[in-house]
Amino acid sequence: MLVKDCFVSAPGKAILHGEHAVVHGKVALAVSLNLRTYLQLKATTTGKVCINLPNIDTFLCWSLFDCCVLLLITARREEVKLLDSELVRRLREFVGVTNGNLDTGNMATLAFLYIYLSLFGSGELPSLTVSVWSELPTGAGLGSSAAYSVCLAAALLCASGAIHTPLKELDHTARWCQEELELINSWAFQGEMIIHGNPSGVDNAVGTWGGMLRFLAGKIIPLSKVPLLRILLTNTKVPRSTKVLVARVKDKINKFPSIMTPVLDSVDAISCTCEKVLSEMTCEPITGEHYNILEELIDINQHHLNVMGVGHPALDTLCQVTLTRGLHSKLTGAGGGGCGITLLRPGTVDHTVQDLRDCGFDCWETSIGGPGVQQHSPSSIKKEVLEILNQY
Ligand SMILES: Nc1ncnc2c1ncn2[C@@H]1O[C@H](COP(=O)(O)OP(=O)(O)OP(=O)(O)O)[C@@H](O)[C@H]1O
Ligand SMILES: C[C@@](O)(CCO)CC(=O)[O-]
Ligand SMILES: [Mg+2]
Repeated sequence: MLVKDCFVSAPGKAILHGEHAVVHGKVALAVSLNLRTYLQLKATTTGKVCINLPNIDTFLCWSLFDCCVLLLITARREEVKLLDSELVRRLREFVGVTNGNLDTGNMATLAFLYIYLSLFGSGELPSLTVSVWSELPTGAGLGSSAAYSVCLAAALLCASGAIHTPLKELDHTARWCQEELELINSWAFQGEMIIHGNPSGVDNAVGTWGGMLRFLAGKIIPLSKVPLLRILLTNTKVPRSTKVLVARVKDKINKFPSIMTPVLDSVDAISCTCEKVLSEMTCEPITGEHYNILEELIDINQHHLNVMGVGHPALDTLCQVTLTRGLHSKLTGAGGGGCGITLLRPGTVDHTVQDLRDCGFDCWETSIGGPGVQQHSPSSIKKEVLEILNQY
């Protein structure tokens, strides 16, 4: 079976408010970033399926014959709400994961093989190579796992013929229709389940649709009218795993339900208040008071996240350093290290970036609200990204 080659990309995300609480049915507000993950799928005639994941130093190939053994127990799955636990168990054995402690490469490999085998399960397995390169830091709170899963889902669904390849001749980029985006999103969620354990689905929703979203219990509402916010992203470079942190918060809620439930409710109210203020900022003149409220919400939420047990001394440093310049920060994503966001007021002359770099952090101002998953013509991909992907 020969499949069509394709290039796709999906954005990372920043959560303004609602990380962790969203896993427990509360509102989250999230935005896409201008940092993306790119995937190239190439049809081959080697009788192998290969992945090249240079960001995480993982380069693997399997013969289609070996993969077929796994297929004996796998039927093509149309139902994608739950993971096929038997397939996951077999894949863990196949990949050589014996304990529950999944490392970076194993999780990415399992997510790929799971989607590949599920989508091609009932037919002939195609010989292909998938190469992925991301501008996002891996495992730092900016949705790298979701951007990876969204790219895998889009490219493999296209290759399987389950969705069409939207790019027409002379197009640079193209997107899918709503129904196809929903299918991409649901398969990306499967990838997230493998990588995260218990994802809310907010990260893959942003990777799929882009823009700013309100997310509540699987329901995705795009926010079309949002003010132009300037956000500084800081990577403390402290490694952490979303899966571990999500499990930690769950344990805490189980241990102290009456203490933790009001915290989650308060985060929910913060997201709703933030949404209201953002909406006001689009229909009335923006004042200092709008920014005062947004900053207070950031501070309160950062305290709540510390209460949930997902803070880190490096994130405390980020908050203190920015506060000495009058700016307010909170962690974003799963916390425990990784990245934080700082709200910049318009016209701020920023010495903060140097202060943060002096702490050993990476720091960059980002533009938010970029497009969701896209198919690309090779000429629309940045030269440096194309050079990396073309090595494989
Ligand atoms: N470019 C990539 N190539 C291959 N695998 C990747 C890539 N980016 C992310 N991953 C997979 O995702 C995992 C990191 O996911 P994790 O959810 O812990 O962090 P994150 O998604 O960056 O942060 P958050 O979920 O808090 O936004 C990696 O261990 C790896 O398995
Ligand atoms: C921590 C979390 O809320 C956000 C990770 O970006 C997990 C999730 O929603 O799946
Ligand atoms: Mg993730």
